Amino acid sequence: MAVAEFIPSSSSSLTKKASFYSSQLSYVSTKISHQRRLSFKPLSRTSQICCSVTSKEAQAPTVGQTDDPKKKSECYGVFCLTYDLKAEEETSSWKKMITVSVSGAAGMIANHLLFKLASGEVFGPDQPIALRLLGSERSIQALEGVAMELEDSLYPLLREVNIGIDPYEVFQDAEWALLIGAKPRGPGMERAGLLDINGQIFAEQGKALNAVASRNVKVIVVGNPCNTNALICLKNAPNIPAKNFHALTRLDENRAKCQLALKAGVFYDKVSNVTIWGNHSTTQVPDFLNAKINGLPVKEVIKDTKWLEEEFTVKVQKRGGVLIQKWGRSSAASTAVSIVDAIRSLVTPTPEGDWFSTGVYTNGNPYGIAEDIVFSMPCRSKGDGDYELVKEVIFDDYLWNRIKKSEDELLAEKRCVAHLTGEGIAVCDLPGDTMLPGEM
Ligand SMILES: NC(=O)C1=CN([C@@H]2O[C@H](COP(=O)(O)OP(=O)(O)OC[C@H]3O[C@@H](n4cnc5c(N)ncnc54)[C@H](OP(=O)(O)O)[C@@H]3O)[C@@H](O)[C@H]2O)C=CC1
Ligand SMILES: O=C([O-])CC(=O)C(=O)O
Repeated sequence: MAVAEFIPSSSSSLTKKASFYSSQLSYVSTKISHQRRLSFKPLSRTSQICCSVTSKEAQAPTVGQTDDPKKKSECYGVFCLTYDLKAEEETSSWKKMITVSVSGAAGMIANHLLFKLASGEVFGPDQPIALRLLGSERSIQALEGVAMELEDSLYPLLREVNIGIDPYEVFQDAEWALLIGAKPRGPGMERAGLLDINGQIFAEQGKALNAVASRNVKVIVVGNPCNTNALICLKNAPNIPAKNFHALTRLDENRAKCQLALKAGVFYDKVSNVTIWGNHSTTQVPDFLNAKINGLPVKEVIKDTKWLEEEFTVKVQKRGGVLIQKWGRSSAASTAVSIVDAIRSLVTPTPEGDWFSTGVYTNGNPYGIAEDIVFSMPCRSKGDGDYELVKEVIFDDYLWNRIKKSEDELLAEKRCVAHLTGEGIAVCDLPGDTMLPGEM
């Protein structure tokens, strides 16, 4: 694997784009050499926000024409124009642009998510954003369609869109990497097979992030099996703090809140302190012991313990599968909403007394969960992109036994991908009764 030489991202990423995109208006890419060092001539940070070095304001983008179609990801269409943000009164107070890379960008979830990112509802109304979209040879046409829809949406905060199929290009300077693309499990495919195929994708993407992303990039892995994919990704990115990698379990938390609200007959904003423990699979543990409704322990509001232990737990674990039966495809809109929730939970302070769930690296956890896996646990954030694990949670036998079952599953998944985490020869002894939420 070729590895790019890392150039610290302290200088403005805007300045870097100047030479990077000098052959503008082409957009198709495949693998290129990652060994070249890009040199960037500093520009005034206030002078250009977009990606072309030569200003082509009046020139229509020539989509599909490129000197070298196998070259690199490029700015797309209207996003190749240059702007002077400081000259526009309404934008002069905006923050420095952030770069968000999204894989699986032509897929269903991304089709909801990208428009939320571009609208400002995720990072705020004064946060300009650059979107870098990763597709594949399979999806490059579709990705172009997505970029066209982004153009036509006229989002003021969306200042740059790039599309490409090389993660070493698309993850360049990423401050957020939302890793959605993964092969869905097909009929007759073993779970071990899925772990291997998708694991390869996340090993490659981990290496790419390690080489070219911001050193403090926050990574949210959505593609399944997301916990183990996140573990593979972080193991392949040793120069990025392991703490920065998340596996998305926020959809499960939202599903659990909805079911508790329904049973208690309250609106779902009255449900708080819900933890999903463990794997994003049918071994996940929606925690009703620590959860609250109107500030009271759930068990004081819902006295039906049999419902909580049996129906509620299974409902949340299998919600994804029931939805697939009805809708014919896996949750996409609600998953996108939960990705927004997951990001917002990291960039805004957690409400006093509450917490949120996210799958994170277990090293140093205060609960006694096995180290060196990615496990969903309760977290709080000051809103700086970082988080701390919540200490004031209680366990009973029911909760702890289920947590252990999910832990066993993740340890088995980890053994199954040892060849992708640099830990030797893979041994696959996955428990037969565990599945993704979408499997029935
Ligand atoms: N964690 C969670 O809560 C949830 C996770 N998910 C997971 O998110 C992922 C994406 O879901 P969704 O957007 O609906 O799926 P889609 O099928 O709509 O898109 C998935 C994308 O994955 C990419 N992909 C990467 N490798 C392959 C491959 N080998 N074969 C086929 N496609 C591949 C494809 O893009 P390209 O060709 O550009 O690479 C495709 O566009 C899935 O893994 C799903 O299980 C879904 C719901 C909830
Ligand atoms: O299993 C799937 O692909 C879908 C999924 O993760 C969910 O709905 O939670």
